[in-house]
Amino acid sequence: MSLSHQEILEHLGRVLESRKPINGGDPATSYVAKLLSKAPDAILKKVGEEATETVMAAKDLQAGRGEADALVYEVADLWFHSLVLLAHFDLDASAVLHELARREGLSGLAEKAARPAD
Ligand SMILES: N=c1c2ncn([C@@H]3O[C@H](COP(=O)(O)OP(=O)(O)OP(=O)(O)O)[C@@H](O)[C@H]3O)c2ncn1[C@@H]1O[C@H](COP(=O)(O)O)[C@@H](O)[C@H]1O
Repeated sequence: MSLSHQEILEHLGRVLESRKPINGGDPATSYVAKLLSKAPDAILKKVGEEATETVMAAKDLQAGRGEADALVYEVADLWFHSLVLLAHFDLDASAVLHELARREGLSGLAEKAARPAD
């Protein structure tokens, strides 16, 4: 049985929660627990690295040197580490999905034009 996209995010969110030091996550056996034990700096470093690797994969694809799969792989790494960051701050994917839903139909150009002047 395959999981829906929402179920995948919810399941991963529960796993990330279980890896927190307060919930007994063990850095010796869990990559996520290791990151969370050194949060937020270790997580921020990974988010930065994965963002850079995403840019490089996209540029490779644009230049005809890379595969679409490589870009998907890097974006998955970026999303994953962003979810670990959210978990550290007691947030999860649903908060981001709510924000995207709030923006639904609101043009980025219109939103920017409506911002108060500096
Ligand atoms: N989705 C992921 C996931 N995506 C990427 N990664 C890890 O993120 C790391 C990415 O690092 P890089 O690609 O930069 O590789 P690296 O240079 O070897 O990494 P570093 O040594 O620099 O940290 C790798 O260790 C990947 O295995 C993930 N690790 C875990 N998950 C999920 O989190 C769950 C819990 O994981 P554990 O806490 O390890 O049990 C797993 O069951 C998965 O569902």
